[in-house]
Amino acid sequence: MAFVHTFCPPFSRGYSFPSLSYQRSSFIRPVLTRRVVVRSNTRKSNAPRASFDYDLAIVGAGVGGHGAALHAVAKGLKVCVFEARDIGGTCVNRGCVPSKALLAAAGRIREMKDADHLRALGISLDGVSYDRQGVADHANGLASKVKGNMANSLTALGVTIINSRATLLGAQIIKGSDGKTYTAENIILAPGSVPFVPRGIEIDGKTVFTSDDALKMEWVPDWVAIVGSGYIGLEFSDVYTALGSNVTFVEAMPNLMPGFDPEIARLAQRLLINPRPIDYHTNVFAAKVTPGIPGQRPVVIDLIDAGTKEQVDQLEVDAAMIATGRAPFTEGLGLESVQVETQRGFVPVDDRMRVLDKDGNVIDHLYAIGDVNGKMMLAHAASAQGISAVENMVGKEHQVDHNAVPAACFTHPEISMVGLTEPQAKEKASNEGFELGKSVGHFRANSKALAEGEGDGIAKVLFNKSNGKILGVHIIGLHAADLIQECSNAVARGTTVDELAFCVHTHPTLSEVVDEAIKGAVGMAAH
Ligand SMILES: Cc1cc2nc3c(=O)[nH]c(=O)nc-3n(C[C@H](O)[C@H](O)[C@H](O)COP(=O)(O)OP(=O)(O)OC[C@H]3O[C@@H](n4cnc5c(N)ncnc54)[C@H](O)[C@@H]3O)c2cc1C
Ligand SMILES: NC(=O)c1ccc[n+]([C@@H]2O[C@H](COP(=O)([O-])OP(=O)(O)OC[C@H]3O[C@@H](n4cnc5c(N)ncnc54)[C@H](O)[C@@H]3O)[C@@H](O)[C@H]2O)c1
Repeated sequence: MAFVHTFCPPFSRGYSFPSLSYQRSSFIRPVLTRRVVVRSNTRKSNAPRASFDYDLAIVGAGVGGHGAALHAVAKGLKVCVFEARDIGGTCVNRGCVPSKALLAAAGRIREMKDADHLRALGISLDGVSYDRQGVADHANGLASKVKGNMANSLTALGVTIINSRATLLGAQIIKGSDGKTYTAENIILAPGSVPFVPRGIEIDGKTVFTSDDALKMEWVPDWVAIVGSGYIGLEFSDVYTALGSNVTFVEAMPNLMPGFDPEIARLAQRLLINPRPIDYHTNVFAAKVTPGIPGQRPVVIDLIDAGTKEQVDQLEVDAAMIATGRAPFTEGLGLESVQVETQRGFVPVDDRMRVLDKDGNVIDHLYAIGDVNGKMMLAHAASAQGISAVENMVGKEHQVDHNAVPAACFTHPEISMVGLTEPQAKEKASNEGFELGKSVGHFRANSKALAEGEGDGIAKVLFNKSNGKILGVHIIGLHAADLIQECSNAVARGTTVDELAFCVHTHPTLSEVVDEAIKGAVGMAAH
């Protein structure tokens, strides 16, 4: 198997990065040439204004830093962004964007290989093949295109991009790896995260790899072990099995997909694991993983029991993908210069994204957003936190309601969620003394889903029976990632199930699955 990777991304215009749709409106704003003076909420009103190079310096041009930069420009700030590697950060270059491109190709291959499904629609195909390099080029080309568009959007708005690694010298001063010193009235740290690789696992980037290398899709192993059945593991199992691999999951917790609502995880097991060439070992750690040589020597994985820590098995596979979470990236950031001590590696912040020092005090003018603060490792959360930090620094107190931030896993079918899981909602109901309501809508009863031949899945709404407020929604089924948005908005606004039930849904659409669940809840709400 050759590890050759030809990279020739097309570059074209068009900007379709979903979590940044808010900022798109900024493109039509005139570029600011004037430096607008704003009052920081931490500045004493009669204190003389010091002179800074920038109103705001942002460390890291990932989705978080980019979102903050565009919002700061809209607020009239003079902004610079330090980026040591690629504009767009993890999401665009090594995360959401290329993985969704792979999933898009994988989804089509899976559907076209499913003869029964096609026959039900009156279609037959002679056979399906794919070109691995073509699929890889689609993912890498898209990443490159979105990266270019993001850089253009920054420069078009007058944001200075400094291609340099930034180190804090204080809360308002940065040293770049270019040897220069920069001052800014406020600084946002948005340095993101990197794959977390447990001790004992040796990464060679070819037979034992993380998502960073898997996304390049340089080969499709016949048998790949995926260590970790969280978001990354699950999405890649969808890609690999569609492309023809056999998958073995290795999961430390007693069940697969432990981060999901348990009922949804059980359904996901029925839809995404059992019918596919996937087996699994749960309650075990991959304690030691030794790389192999394709065609000559297998990758060897020692499994130890999560409880006893005794070795229980040894696997020999063609490849191992390590998807065991991500670690905040704070190397060389200079946190010691502002007396910040990380907590489990994360930069501590308050609800307004202000960095806290080792004694828990707010450090004026210094903010941290995105994966590095560990509040929610999602692209749209990073961007929302960046916008929130800017609001706070211009004197408008703001907090992100993380409970209303939706999440989705882009498997086929998709899984999405917002708010509490059922066990969490039960605990809240018992602590606060209210009765929990639960109502379910079914894809099998939805005309659009049936027309598509995709009747698997449910939408589950958890709500407070005494006031009708929604506590959590969990969906598994076709286009679940899009369907969750209505529920997220409802959680954010405190909309009750009765109010939502009066919202009219287009027929026939998948959104009626959520409507069915909401209407079912109305009869149960006692108010
Ligand atoms: C395979 C995969 C798939 C994913 N899919 C999704 C998805 O579908 N949806 C979703 O919401 N999330 C997804 N995520 C998570 C998402 O990518 C992250 O939550 C998001 O990228 C975090 O953004 P950020 O701005 O905090 O950090 P990052 O995107 O990591 O950006 C940080 C940037 O800072 C730069 N930097 C770091 N230190 C310095 C320094 N000292 N000086 C200068 N620059 C510095 C880095 O080079 C980097 O470019 C996925 C992640 C992975 C790995
Ligand atoms: N669609 C999306 O929004 C999306 C997609 C991919 C990644 N992400 C983000 O990226 C982050 C990282 O994703 P991830 O899937 O790596 O992490 P995760 O935290 O979702 O899952 C990691 C899994 O690995 C298991 N694990 C940890 N150490 C292990 C070991 N030694 N042996 C066996 N199992 C072990 C954990 O029990 C857990 O189930 C997530 O926080 C997620 O928010 C989001």
